Amino acid sequence: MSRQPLLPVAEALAHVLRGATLLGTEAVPLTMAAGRTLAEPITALRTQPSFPSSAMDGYAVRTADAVEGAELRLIGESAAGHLFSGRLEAGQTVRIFTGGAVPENADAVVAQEDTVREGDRVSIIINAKPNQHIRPAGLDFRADDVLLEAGTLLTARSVALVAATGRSEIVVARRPRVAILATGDELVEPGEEPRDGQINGSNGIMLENMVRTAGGEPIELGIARDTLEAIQDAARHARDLNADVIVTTGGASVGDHDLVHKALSAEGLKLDFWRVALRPGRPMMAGNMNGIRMLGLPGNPVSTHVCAFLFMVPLLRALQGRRDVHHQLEYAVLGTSLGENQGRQDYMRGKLTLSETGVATAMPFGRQDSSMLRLLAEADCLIMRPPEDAPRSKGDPCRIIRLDEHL
Ligand SMILES: Nc1nc2c(c(=O)[nH]1)N[C@H]1C(S)=C(S)[C@@H](COP(=O)(O)OP(=O)(O)OC[C@H]3O[C@@H](n4cnc5c(N)ncnc54)[C@H](O)[C@@H]3O)O[C@H]1N2
Ligand code: MOO
Repeated sequence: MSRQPLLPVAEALAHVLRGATLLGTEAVPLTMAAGRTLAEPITALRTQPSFPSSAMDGYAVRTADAVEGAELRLIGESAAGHLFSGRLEAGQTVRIFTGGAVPENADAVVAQEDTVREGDRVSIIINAKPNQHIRPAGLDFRADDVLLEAGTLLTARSVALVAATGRSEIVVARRPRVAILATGDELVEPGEEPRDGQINGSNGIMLENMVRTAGGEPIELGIARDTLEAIQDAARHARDLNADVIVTTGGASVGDHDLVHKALSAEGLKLDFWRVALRPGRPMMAGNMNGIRMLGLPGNPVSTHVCAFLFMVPLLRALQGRRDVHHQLEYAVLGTSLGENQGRQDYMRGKLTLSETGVATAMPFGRQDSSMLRLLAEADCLIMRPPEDAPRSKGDPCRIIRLDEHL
């Protein structure tokens, strides 16, 4: 490999994200919306609750009447979905259930545990306080409130909020179409029997799952052999299938069989960068192939994951108009001492533990070989060390990125 200076990670990411904005929108039913990105703000169409309602099963009262020892006369019932149409006069009470509208003139609800009932007589055991157990109109939201902003990642919780506004559909970002190509003569599909020198490919599967988790639509291009024709065929296939992004894995380095750059250049690839000051993942490349964004990831499985996590996931978020495109860096303390870092930004795989006082300790795994999928699967964080970082002691602060439970 030539000794050219490597591109800093932040600059490489800026290249990858340049011009990456919302690709398009589509309406989806609410039942399918979690994990998608909201494409337009959600404004409350009405006030919720639209009427003061009870938070308890009990009795609606006027606080002036509902003092300890008082006996009130029951004049009706208000249940969720069934209004009591009258109004409360002195000495009266209305049976009320959770969610029922508070009748006119009532200003408190007494929980039924704090009463004794005999026929239509209700005795109060404890003084009622004004407004107790009453949810005022607009407690949750008011008409015209902006409840969710465009670019929000939808969760089951936020979709429920949308449902509460009265909508049955929601406009979300269209899924970026991501063609995934594994390259290598040594690869056979999962489930196939590897012969001498062969292995079961795993990067393609990993990338497909990562694409889906990040809101994209994976397009499986399968495995290309280490020939220019095979890789070029796959690139043409990606174009025919209207891919927005093509992600390759393997063939990114300097070996005689590392052909991705050459093959895709013949299909119009213009490279933005090749080789990043990153460990693992130095041979990473990115560019544009006639309008299709291209990420060329190294083949070592951990390098593939770290590069996809650091570059592909933010890119897919940006292409869905997400407000939060970047991974969040958090602080933890180191669980072990570490020697000086070399010239690349390091992303060490490790485990987080929480002390009894809530301090997060990050323990890097003892081996950081970029072929080790087992440790990658076990990791729950990446411990980030900038280039040339000084030696660190156990207990020193460090920066980490949590690995999302689905990534
Ligand atoms: N002389 C140099 N050699 C290497 C350098 C270098 O700078 N100079 N860089 C090393 C680094 S760092 C990495 S990472 C690898 C990346 O190389 P490639 O992208 O060309 O990857 P391959 O050679 O195709 O494969 C590497 C390794 O990964 C396995 N692999 C590939 N694809 C898959 C897949 N789909 N599923 C599972 N495993 C896969 C492959 O069998 C190899 O073992 O280059 C270093 N070499
Ligand atoms: O940096 Mo390579 O990506 O060591 O595995």
